[in-house]
Amino acid sequence: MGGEEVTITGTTDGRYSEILTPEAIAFVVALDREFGARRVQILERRRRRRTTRTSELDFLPSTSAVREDSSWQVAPAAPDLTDRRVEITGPPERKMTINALNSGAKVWMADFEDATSPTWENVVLGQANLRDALDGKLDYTAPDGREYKVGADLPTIMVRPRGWHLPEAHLRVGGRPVSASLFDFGLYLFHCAQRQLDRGSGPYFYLPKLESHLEARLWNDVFVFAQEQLGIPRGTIRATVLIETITAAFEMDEILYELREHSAGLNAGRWDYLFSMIKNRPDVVLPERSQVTMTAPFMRAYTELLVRTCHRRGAHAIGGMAAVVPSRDPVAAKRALNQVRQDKRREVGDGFDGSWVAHPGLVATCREVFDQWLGAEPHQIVRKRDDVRVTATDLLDVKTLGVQVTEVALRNNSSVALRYIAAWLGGRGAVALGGLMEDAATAEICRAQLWQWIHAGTPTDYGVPVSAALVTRMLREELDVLSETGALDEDSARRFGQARTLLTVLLTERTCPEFLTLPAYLRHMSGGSGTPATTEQATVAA
Ligand SMILES: CC(=O)SCCNC(=O)CCNC(=O)[C@H](O)C(C)(C)COP(=O)(O)OP(=O)(O)OC[C@H]1O[C@@H](n2cnc3c(N)ncnc32)[C@H](O)[C@@H]1OP(=O)(O)O
Ligand SMILES: O=CC(=O)O
Ligand SMILES: [Mg+2]
Repeated sequence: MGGEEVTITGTTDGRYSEILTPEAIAFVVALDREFGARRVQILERRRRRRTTRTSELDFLPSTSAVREDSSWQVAPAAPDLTDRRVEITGPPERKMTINALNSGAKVWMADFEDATSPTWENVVLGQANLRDALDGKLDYTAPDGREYKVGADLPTIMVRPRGWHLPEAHLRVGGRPVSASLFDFGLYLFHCAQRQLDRGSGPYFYLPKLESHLEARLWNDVFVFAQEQLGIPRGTIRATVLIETITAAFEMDEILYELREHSAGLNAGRWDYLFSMIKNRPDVVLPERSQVTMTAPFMRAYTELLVRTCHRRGAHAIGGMAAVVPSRDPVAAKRALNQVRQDKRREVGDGFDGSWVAHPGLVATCREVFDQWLGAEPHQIVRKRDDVRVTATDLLDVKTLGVQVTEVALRNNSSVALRYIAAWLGGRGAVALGGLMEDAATAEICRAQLWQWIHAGTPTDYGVPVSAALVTRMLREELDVLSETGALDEDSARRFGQARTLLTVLLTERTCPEFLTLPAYLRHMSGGSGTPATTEQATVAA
């Protein structure tokens, strides 16, 4: 086992060599050797669990003792994770890293997940940017000559590695790709843990797309092992888990418990949560995404439970992303700011201790709202929200929403899914489309809704049910418009073609495919690890 050949199939020269040192690679490989098999078991367990009817989900009887025991708490927050009222997120692309660090937010989450297209360049040079930032060496000159430099006060940095489902195909052990989660986590920890400690901070993480407390246990074991290997005191690593799958919503206490010595609370990852609800509820058809707001009963139940659970355990509850981005048009910009203000007011009123923004232009609005409510207090964990009572039925109460699929909604979902996948294939993991921030989570919603409407034959407002043929026609029309207006050069035309093919496969499978990013990665980014015919095969290949 230990002697299996380690191969790197991506570029290793120049800046890449600063990150892909023999010692750093050995560390990632050690993590993968220690935990790779457990990751595979986790993925297998996810597959088995998908056969359970989601409408019958409940809190786990086997862990009731953890939920009922009111005596345990998570570790006290690290000093620079105590006040988290505004957190900005974004990919660790060089210019955006500088802009995020200068944004005035308390925390920057450097995102290798929803906001990053995992090209080899993005995942390795993203690590180089993080390291440069800590070394005070991060600067950038834009093609138009604008100069970028990081200011004096850095926000606290948290890093979101990719989820357990994704492989990193450019690093292989015995021919098998390593876990992308361990790759991103391992490289950051190896290069930046000591640098962060030296500046009085620490290695902090956001953990995405967990589906159960056993996945949190795996992360905790990874942390313990990694700290030992690097000679860092146990408990130095801190991690906020995103509650963004329906199964994890039933295990919030258990997730905090597993990670309690490393926990930095929970975050309401609302977009993936909605995606999870759509993909796991073939029995219920949801209306277009703009109508499923945070005040929908099942979304409200989930955020209320999240705040209550966190505060009961002494942990921070962090709010989600209002996906609007400010526009250059003053009227639209004002509307976007108002939407964000309303959203953040609801969150702070409900007890959240901080929240996310996707754009530097939204930092001030979020801060104002939290400043008004919190004043000089760094958080509101003292508000225990004992008034909240959330049952399994509340979490699953999706049926109260009426269904109305308009042609506009159908075209919008088709367009966003197509354009997002094409951008992702071109190396951009987040884009602004029609005034909204679109990333992997929001694009997953669009394509999962299309799948759901096709498979349910949902009626439209113009008389015909949604069908694969109808969506295929819309995708073709969308492409025709792009070509006729001269919007596509040769490269982007190729990517749009690939995006359309992939989307068509995703929409016509019998069960709703788990992720779009996995087959997209294996088909187009993994550098020759094969082209799975179906997304189910892609999941197995990972
Ligand atoms: C569901 C979830 O998981 S949410 C979390 C994951 N998603 C994200 O993090 C998305 C983050 N946001 C973004 O990537 C961007 O805001 C986008 C792609 C949506 C829009 O970016 P742009 O098209 O560049 O927007 P815009 O032109 O308004 O940007 C203005 C400036 O702000 C910068 N900027 C915009 N968003 C960010 C950000 N999140 N972090 C740092 N800088 C940013 C741009 O780089 C640009 O800089 P410049 O003026 O120096 O050139
Ligand atoms: O990661 C955040 C989400 O909303 O999804
Ligand atoms: Mg997410």
